[in-house]
Amino acid sequence: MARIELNNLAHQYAPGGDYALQPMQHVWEDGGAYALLGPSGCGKTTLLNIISGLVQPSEGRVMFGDLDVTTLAPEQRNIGQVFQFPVIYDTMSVFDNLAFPLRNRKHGEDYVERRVKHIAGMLGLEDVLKRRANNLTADAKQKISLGRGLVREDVAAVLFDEPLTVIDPHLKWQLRRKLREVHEQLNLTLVYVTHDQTEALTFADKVVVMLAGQVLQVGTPQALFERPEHTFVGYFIGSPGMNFFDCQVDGSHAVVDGEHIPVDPTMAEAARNAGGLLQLGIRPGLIRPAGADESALTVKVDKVEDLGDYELVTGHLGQHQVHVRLEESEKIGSDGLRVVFPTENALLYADDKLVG
Ligand SMILES: Nc1ncnc2c1ncn2[C@@H]1O[C@H](COP(=O)(O)OP(=O)(O)OP(=O)(O)O)[C@@H](O)[C@H]1O
Repeated sequence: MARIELNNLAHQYAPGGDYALQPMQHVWEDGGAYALLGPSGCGKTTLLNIISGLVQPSEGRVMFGDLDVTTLAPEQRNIGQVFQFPVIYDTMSVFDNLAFPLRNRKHGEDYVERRVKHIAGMLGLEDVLKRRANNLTADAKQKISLGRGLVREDVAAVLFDEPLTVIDPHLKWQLRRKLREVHEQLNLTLVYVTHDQTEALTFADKVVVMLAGQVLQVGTPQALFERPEHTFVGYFIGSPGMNFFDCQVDGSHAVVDGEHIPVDPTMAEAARNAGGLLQLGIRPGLIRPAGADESALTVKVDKVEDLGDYELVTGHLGQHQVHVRLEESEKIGSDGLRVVFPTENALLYADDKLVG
């Protein structure tokens, strides 16, 4: 295993063309479980293929520990890789498929047997080890692919490119949990590419959020939720995403459509200094109903959806659409819903970047 460092990395597929990856500096710590999350076309696969050696970056270096691997071929890099669709040998047994990467590295048969059984046990493949792979379901075949990616102990990292795409929805959840357990047991560096926030947030210790070839934020699921450093992170993570309101800042208040909303004074000062397009951001679940005697904002309610544990209110605050998560909808009065934006939950953004 190794710490993987991307030094001033950038990539253009054609010289002079658009950057598929904007210049970046990034470290994948040894033994970390990372998710690479972003919408289609943001550069996730390009970044993964640069780490594995399938693509050579047009700029910058890739370091595995102290070793510069930028120009090394994939087979010289010690990487396990699992793709969207199963990559297995149909005519071989499940055992031989799992053993293949180990026999390739000339490991003795005692070790191969022990290791294959260990991995098969973790993935629930022990009962089919003797079966030919071609007779198995798509789910089982993808489990074999996962096993082949995880079977070697000496890899620098294992890279997963949307590995659960072909998996039946009810099994997806189970396999995500399984991969987390595998990570805890094997202590490998794992990088998991997905455009699905639930997959990213349940799998990873740290999530790397990308947009248009740029890394916008690297953080724990909690940090991405509580302090999105970019409006896109706030909008992309959470269901629904964060509310954003164009605003001005007056003293220690954000002014939204003439309403004065108290914000953290240090943040207000930073926003005034930053200038540009200012926005106030707050999560739907962090807005709270106002007490009877409290000064409040009034949300005009358009729709209330019962989502089991909570109710989701969609409404308007002045010109702006707003979502509020409510425990009890009886708080909605005839004029609308009276709410407070707690100061500690109201964040300010200047030109899409968190200030302060
Ligand atoms: N071989 C290629 N040649 C030219 N451009 C490419 C090539 N592969 C990807 N691109 C472009 O690079 C950008 C990033 O693509 P990439 O596949 O890395 O994104 P992604 O986030 O993995 O998307 P998806 O989730 O759809 O797989 C896109 O604009 C894409 O069109």
